[in-house]
Amino acid sequence: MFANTPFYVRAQDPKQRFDINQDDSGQSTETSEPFAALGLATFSQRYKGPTSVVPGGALQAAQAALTKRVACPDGVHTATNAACCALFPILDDIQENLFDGGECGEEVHESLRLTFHDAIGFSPTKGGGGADGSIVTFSDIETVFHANNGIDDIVERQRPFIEKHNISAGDFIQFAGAVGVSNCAGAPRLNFFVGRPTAKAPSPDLLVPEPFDTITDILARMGDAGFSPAEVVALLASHSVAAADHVDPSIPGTPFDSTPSIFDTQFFVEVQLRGTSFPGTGGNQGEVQSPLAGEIRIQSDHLLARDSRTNCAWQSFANNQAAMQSAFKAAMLKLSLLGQDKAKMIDCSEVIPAPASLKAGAHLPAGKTQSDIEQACATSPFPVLTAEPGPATSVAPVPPS
Ligand code: HEM
Ligand SMILES: [Ca+2]
Ligand SMILES: [Ca+2]
Ligand SMILES: [Mn+2]
Repeated sequence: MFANTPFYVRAQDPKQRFDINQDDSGQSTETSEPFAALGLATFSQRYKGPTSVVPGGALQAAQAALTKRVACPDGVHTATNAACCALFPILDDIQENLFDGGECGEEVHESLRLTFHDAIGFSPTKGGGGADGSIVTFSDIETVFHANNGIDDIVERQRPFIEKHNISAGDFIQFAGAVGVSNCAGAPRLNFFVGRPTAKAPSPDLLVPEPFDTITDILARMGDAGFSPAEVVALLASHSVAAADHVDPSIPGTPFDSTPSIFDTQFFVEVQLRGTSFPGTGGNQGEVQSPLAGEIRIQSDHLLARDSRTNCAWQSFANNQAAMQSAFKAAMLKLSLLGQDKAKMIDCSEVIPAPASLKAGAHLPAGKTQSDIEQACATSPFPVLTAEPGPATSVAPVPPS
């Protein structure tokens, strides 16, 4: 009905000040985002109150003045700040040529991991510039750190895009992570701020946590960078779209949960299941037994799900997609700004696409029962889940790029 006709959908409740704007290319954007800030899905899906639909032409000038939007030089997009316009061609380029046309596959997983490995190189006492792109700029130094094993692949995949577009390495890494995650159904729409200067120095070694570190060490390291134990657990929602190539090098691409291309809560469920076997050789540093054929579990995830400092936060996400989304979104924003001065940056979150949402909640993998859950949180029971029907779940590897 409204295709290719500019229009706005506006909440009638004056306290709900947001609009959906469809421009004449048929592209919809939402301005202001009280719901997105809560990690909920889009306005149109969440807002239940009355709305008015207003044709674009008449209101466009008033709307532009109200939201201070500028027209981008491409003649297609508008933005709250002209600095965001430059991101649209980068978005199109990486969706097509880095993420295989918008998949949630290997390059997205690696790009998300890279946001962490660049940003966590930050310590108030030991130095490091945080989310500054140092892992690309000083790749000869940082990619040889033990904890960065395998990160050189995505660093070199991203480098030509950074060189081609006028964007700093620090901005590109966080932008690619946020765009990449938007390809994973169930993900929150992450924020993106632009304006990270080029890194001045490499990160010191030993700031990136290892899967064989103790929980005390991991929480201390993450705490040094500014994260609470609950925020550490929230960040680990990333392992719902993840696979390991190097923990057991005989089986590259082995996922951490049964749904590595979906940003669901299965990771928090499946890590709580009793481990029964190794997917490959076993005996690898930082690996413990997993509950499913073809699935890998790292020791740090296993222990975080069971440690009294983190197990209730872990369990709280097991069947609560909205809570996981909102906590992950907030923690990722913090991660993406480590070492940076937010006041000097520009909020271009509107450029990040809205991920598809999920209908179904969490389940037990086929072949498992509630008694396979190793309940750890002392103050509340694990959510009751039903098992998928069919033969015992076996997880397929994530294909290489
Ligand atoms: C306690 C902290 C963490 C530890 C010990 C840890 C450890 C690991 C390990 C060992 C791997 C497998 C790498 C490989 O063999 O290819 C991995 C993969 C991954 N990690 Fe983490 N991680 C942590 C936190 C995070 C955080 C905070 C994020 C993002 C915000 C993240 C995102 C990822 C992703 C997306 C992958 C999958 C990469 C791929 O599939 O290629 N991790 N992590
Ligand atoms: Ca860095
Ligand atoms: Ca998943
Ligand atoms: Mn990988």
